[in-house]
Amino acid sequence: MISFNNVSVSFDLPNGESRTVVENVSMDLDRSDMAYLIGPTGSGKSTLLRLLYMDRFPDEGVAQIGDYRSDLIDRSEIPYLRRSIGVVFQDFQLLPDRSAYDNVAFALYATGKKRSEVKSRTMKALTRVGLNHKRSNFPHELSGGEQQRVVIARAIANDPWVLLADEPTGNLDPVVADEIQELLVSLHRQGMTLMMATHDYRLVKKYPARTFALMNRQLIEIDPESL
Ligand SMILES: Nc1ncnc2c1ncn2[C@@H]1O[C@H](COP(=O)(O)OP(=O)(O)OP(=O)(O)O)[C@@H](O)[C@H]1O
Repeated sequence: MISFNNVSVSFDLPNGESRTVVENVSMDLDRSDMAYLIGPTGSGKSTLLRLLYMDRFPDEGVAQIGDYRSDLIDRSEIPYLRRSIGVVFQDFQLLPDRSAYDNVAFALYATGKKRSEVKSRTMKALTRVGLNHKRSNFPHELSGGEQQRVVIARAIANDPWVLLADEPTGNLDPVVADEIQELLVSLHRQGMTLMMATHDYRLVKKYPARTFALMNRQLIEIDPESL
């Protein structure tokens, strides 16, 4: 379960004023949902995702992901929260001097897993994204779509119940974007809750799901067919 309950977020500007990005927004996602977050550049899509992995806290209201609530969480719990969810960003953020395998394994070692478990989870995650055969390749030897598959493998290696994705297809051409979207949809069908920020209305129409639009500081659920 994911929810925003009357959430407002403002940022302080260098001139001493503050800018409200979202104001009193609310939404609820069920465990079985897939949802898009759409809106113009600067409307606050990344900010809402950041509230969910608690990289930032609401000024008003409550953000909740699973059992973790922004108003009740202790700072020491945040690493556990982040281990329970998967996160994918637009810029690939792969370690350039590590193979695809090591990029995924590295994230698992960081959570304190044993070598044998790291190996089995890494192989499973790379297989799920269709990239096990390229596990020894370095990022520069992989296409943009393949690099994004490694990022997704890294995000799902810990078997999270939910995947948060911020413009996961943003740097990819339409054919490759479709392939990545099909992978995300298949992960959702296999049981993962999916919440994804995107600019790409073409993808939203082609792979329809619950759609929330951010505009003028408000969040409303819309019919993806209306885009
Ligand atoms: N740490 C920060 N300090 C000040 N302003 C910020 C900060 N983070 C975000 N903002 C501002 O908040 C607004 C919303 O940013 P956000 O990145 O959430 O938008 P977005 O919808 O994800 O945009 P894009 O589609 O371009 O990624 C923007 O005007 C941005 O400049």
